[in-house]
Amino acid sequence: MSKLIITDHPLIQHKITLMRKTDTSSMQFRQLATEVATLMGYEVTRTLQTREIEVETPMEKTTGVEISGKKVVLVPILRAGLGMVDGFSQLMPGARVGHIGLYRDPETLKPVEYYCKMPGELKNRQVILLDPMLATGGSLTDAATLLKERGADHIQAVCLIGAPEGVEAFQKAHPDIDLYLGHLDRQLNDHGYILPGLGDAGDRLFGTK
Ligand SMILES: O=P(O)(O)OC[C@H]1O[C@H](OP(=O)(O)OP(=O)(O)O)[C@H](O)[C@@H]1O
Ligand SMILES: O=c1cc[nH]c(=O)[nH]1
Ligand SMILES: [Mg+2]
Repeated sequence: MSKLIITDHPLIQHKITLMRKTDTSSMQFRQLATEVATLMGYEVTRTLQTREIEVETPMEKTTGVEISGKKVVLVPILRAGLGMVDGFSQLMPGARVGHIGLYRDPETLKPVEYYCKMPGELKNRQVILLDPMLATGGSLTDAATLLKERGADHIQAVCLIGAPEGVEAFQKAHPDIDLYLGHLDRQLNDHGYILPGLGDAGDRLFGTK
């Protein structure tokens, strides 16, 4: 069974609370999304493989550690996932970025795919799937399926806020993928929005309605 990791660091809780506020501007919201993503990235990358290397300091030779193993591919789900890319890229500037375009049909709440561009082969890469909101779970679940169809065999999923309904649906569909949340919220409303949530993350990031 996949792990559910709630990254409830005080700074993450504080910044998510600011993101929830109705009077937080798009500019502040974008900045906060980047900061929370960076902090979550610290936890998500904890499992990266390392190896020992010889280094020479001005004082003497010693043994250091460097990241080894799988190359990282960041995959934001458009649009809102874009708000998490800068935070992760700051930690891993060399990571490639693939994009999956999905929007949720407002009537059926089912995700509709409109774009997909991946940086080559996904097999044997560490793929980090990014979307701030996990509501019904349909979008994250379909995106992970699409990545697997394209060869991805090591995936982590990262969302700022999740609803219990979405967590359950995602873990049922992808029991092999660890899921990282900044906060687990209470429930969905009748329109599939997270409560208390923060509204529509894409609209808040980009100033649309
Ligand atoms: O778990 P789900 O029920 O699938 O809902 C979550 C999805 O809804 C939002 O995207 P949205 O459809 O609003 O697209 P946008 O990012 O372009 O605003 C959000 O960013 C997720 O991708
Ligand atoms: O609460 C929600 C649910 C889906 N998508 C969002 O952006 N917010
Ligand atoms: Mg949206």
